[in-house]
Amino acid sequence: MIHGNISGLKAGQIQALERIQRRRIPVDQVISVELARYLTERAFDLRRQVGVIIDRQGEIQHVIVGDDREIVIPDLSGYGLGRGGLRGLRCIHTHLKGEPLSQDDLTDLALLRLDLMVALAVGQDGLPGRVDYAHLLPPVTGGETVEVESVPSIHDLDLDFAAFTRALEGELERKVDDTIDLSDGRERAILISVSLAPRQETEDSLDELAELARTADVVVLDRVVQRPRQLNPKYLMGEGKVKEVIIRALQQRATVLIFDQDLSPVQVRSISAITEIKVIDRSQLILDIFARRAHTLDGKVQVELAQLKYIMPRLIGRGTAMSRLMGGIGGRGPGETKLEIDRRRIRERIARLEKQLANLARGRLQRRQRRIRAEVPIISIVGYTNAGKSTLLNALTQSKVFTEDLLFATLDTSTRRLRFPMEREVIITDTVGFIRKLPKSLLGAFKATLEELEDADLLLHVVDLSNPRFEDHIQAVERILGELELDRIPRLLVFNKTDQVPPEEVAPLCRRFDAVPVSALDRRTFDGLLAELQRRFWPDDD
Ligand SMILES: Nc1nc2c(ncn2[C@@H]2O[C@H](COP(=O)(O)OP(=O)(O)OP(=O)(O)O)[C@@H](O)[C@H]2O)c(=O)[nH]1
Ligand SMILES: [Mg+2]
Repeated sequence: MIHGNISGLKAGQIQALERIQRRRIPVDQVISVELARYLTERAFDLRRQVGVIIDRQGEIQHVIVGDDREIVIPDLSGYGLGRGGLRGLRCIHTHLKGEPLSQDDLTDLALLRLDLMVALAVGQDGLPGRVDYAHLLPPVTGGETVEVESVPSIHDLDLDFAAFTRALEGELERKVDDTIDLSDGRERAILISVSLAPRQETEDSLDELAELARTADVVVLDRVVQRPRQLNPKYLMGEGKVKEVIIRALQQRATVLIFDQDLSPVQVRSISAITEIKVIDRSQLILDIFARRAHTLDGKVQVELAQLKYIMPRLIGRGTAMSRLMGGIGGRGPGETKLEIDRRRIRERIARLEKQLANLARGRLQRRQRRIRAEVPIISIVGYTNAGKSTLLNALTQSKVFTEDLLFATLDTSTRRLRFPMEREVIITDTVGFIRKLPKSLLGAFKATLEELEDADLLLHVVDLSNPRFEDHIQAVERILGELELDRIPRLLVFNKTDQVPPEEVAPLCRRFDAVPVSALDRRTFDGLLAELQRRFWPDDD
């Protein structure tokens, strides 16, 4: 097939182009003198650039016709990248005015990870003139990423191509092996923040994104912070910058770009059109973590619903772009379910899940009514993710709720009884962790689970006091409670992980915030908390 601009060409001219596809280049040559000459003659005849994409076996994979200034290379993502991160394809094209390799040529070389980018100057007579060529270099910090060379004529191009690609590939692979382990099956990410917010805020948010990535079992290779004067509706950052970031990501052999800002469906699609590296945003990462951690049927249904609703508008159509959005991280369904990838099927699945969710909600309602009828006070533990909510619930009730030093260990509320002296008891429930920018779509999906909070007589707001950003966390939780209209319920602030805080700082902080200190790891620290609960619920008991 011939790609590009063939409008206005005569049948004979098209046939002449089609004949290019039957040519074959010896594996040790960049291009044969005959083919070079054939290409420049065609370009001279058409007054348009003509190009070919050749594989390592010397077969012509694509013939491309451009205008007098450029050709547009077709999608090559189907070819995949070899061990050294090269595509195994080279691009050879004509430059009508003998101009040197353009910036776009060099960007294409790096973005597409070609073996070589070659420009053949078209002489006055249509014969090939000077040859400019460029190849990638192993990444060095701050250095050039491509090397450009030039020979006066095609006859001077005595590069042993097979040996050249072997050497280059070996060098690229060695360079990467020093720093990352390619046999490690985990995803490798570049974290990207494009923000107009103050620097510290951006950095904090990126720290949290890195933490989320770790929780999702992703290796973070690098971070990129962009502070543009204005946000680009198509790429979030500028087009040149996004290409630069992708080129660097390719060099570092990243498999996923994770944006700290939520990307619009348009942005996901435009960036995905430049590279086959997967593009996801913070919400998708959180959804991914939720998907791995949902344990109950209720939780699984809600997460899958939220994922499908999030991904649906970002789907491009059938084919590669879709599998790029759906594969691996960001496209992991809860439990064993692989997310379905057909729009119509997604819609059907959403309808089915919503129905299922409604049924589950009825069961939940009955449980709640039974609990309320029992007239036992209900305490709900809320707090930022990783604050130690589940650990505290376990320690208070000596039960075993899944805890882990990862974000979002708990996705489902779990309920336990806590006995006090004098035959008193309360029901105490654990909830999903809150987070600063909890995606809107998720808040909705999790409302059902958080509905139980409405029945609580007291919210235990657990805070990780050892986290330097604990005040932000308190605020974030308060804000979400406000959004859920739960701020009318009495609250008790519990400062946890006090074992990690200098002892002399704990008491002043507790006074300032009117909080009770605990270390969920140490039951001996619970006296103050238990006394406060007793005082609130049964002030008349001794
Ligand atoms: N040093 C210390 N670590 C604690 C304390 N309480 C909890 N942790 C640790 O903090 C981590 C998170 O605890 P979890 O109980 O899973 O936190 P969570 O708030 O339930 O987290 P999510 O359910 O993910 O929102 C675990 O590694 C706990 O062992 C504490 O008092 N001191
Ligand atoms: Mg938990």
